[in-house]
Amino acid sequence: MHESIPSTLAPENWPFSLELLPQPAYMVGGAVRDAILGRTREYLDLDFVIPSKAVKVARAIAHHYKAGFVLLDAERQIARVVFPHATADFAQQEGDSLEVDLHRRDFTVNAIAYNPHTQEIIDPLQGYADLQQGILRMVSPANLEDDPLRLMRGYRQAAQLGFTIEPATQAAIRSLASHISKVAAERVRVEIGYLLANSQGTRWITSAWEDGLLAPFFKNTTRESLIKLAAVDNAAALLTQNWQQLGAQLQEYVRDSIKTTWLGIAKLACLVNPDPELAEIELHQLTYSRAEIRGVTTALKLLPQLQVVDMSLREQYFFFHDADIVFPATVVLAVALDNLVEAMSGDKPLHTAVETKARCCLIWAPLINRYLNPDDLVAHPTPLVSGKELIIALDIPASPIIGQMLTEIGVAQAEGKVSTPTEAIAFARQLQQRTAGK
Ligand SMILES: Nc1ccn([C@@H]2O[C@H](COP(=O)(O)OP(=O)(O)OP(=O)(O)O)[C@@H](O)[C@H]2O)c(=O)n1
Repeated sequence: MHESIPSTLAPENWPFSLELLPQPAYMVGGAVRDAILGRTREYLDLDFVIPSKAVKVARAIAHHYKAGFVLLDAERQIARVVFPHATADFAQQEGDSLEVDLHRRDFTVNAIAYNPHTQEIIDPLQGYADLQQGILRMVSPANLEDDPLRLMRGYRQAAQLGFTIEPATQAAIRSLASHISKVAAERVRVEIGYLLANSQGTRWITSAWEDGLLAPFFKNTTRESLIKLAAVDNAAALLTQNWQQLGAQLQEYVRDSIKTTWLGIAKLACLVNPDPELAEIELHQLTYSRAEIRGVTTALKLLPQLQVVDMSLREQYFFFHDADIVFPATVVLAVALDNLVEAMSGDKPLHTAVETKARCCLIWAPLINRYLNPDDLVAHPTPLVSGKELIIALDIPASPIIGQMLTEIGVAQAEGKVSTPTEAIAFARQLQQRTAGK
């Protein structure tokens, strides 16, 4: 018996009217699971199972609300209706009954149905009891094998729900691990993305690697990569404690359309080949976007520069120019790896939190403070003159030399040698004379 039906399942909270759903129709999947858990979903995505004509129902609802309609799978009769702030998927029931359909799903907690017409919970696999205990239990090993992405979904959902994986389920996952290589890289990447974004993700990525799920995709991930991953989590916490704004930037998405945060980029950099060129090939094969690949490779390329204690202003100027928006990811990686390199290079223990904090202040604080100060001319130079102005003032033709002069003016400005447009032009003139004299 289930104590009460959570109000979040109520049709009043749906983006469409219950009257448009035929009888019977069932709500299933993550929305039911999360409602029972009292877990709020960032984005409302509802899944319905309908015994027949699921696509027709979806089309009618989309038409009624002038919402978007996407036919996801014509053969299996699955369609999506896209509302401004929610989506609803309608799928034809698999098999002869709802019970058969539920028995074909991945985990018991995802195999609970809710009949909105009768307000009844249908739970043939005792998913409700597993939800109460925080356990992810497979429906069957055969179901995991049917769609091997489910192997990875287990770790991702355990992280997101704060659950444990029931031992027999984990053993089955381990023995079926080789099947993961049949899954399209893109689907695996999405699951890894959720794990990298989750505060419990590192623990579960580690389990997934130990259980053989990562190797076919992340060929360069080793035990050391996972230690680095944990170090990045710690470094992010330390940096956030001292520079809230930097912490907030680490949580920002690389782009609005790409749901990977800068912290995720730093973590991804731990899992791939540390050579930026090889990492690029690897990430490309894993179907990462250009922005994500650029983030990871930039961080890896610039990392050695952040390990130098005394960077000249000139070096800092070029560093900030190259790092640009990848600075937060690069610095969190540098803090994390510095801690590890020291630890791995001798019998020294890991730095204590206090020592790391002290090193942070010495090596990176000046750079972080510059980066966070929008008026800092080293990190955020504001051009004193444009290329066009130089061409006119020096009476020279457009050529790559103009770009070089602008860069040198920027460096001179960072070093405090020039601070007005007139001084900048005079400085450029000197450069011109020096070059002509050679
Ligand atoms: N590979 C998959 C994907 C999905 N499902 C089933 O389809 C439901 C809906 O899938 P999806 O929307 O992808 O995931 P959710 O479980 O809803 O969870 P989340 O929103 O957290 O991804 C799942 O609950 C599960 O019952 C499955 O059995 N196997």
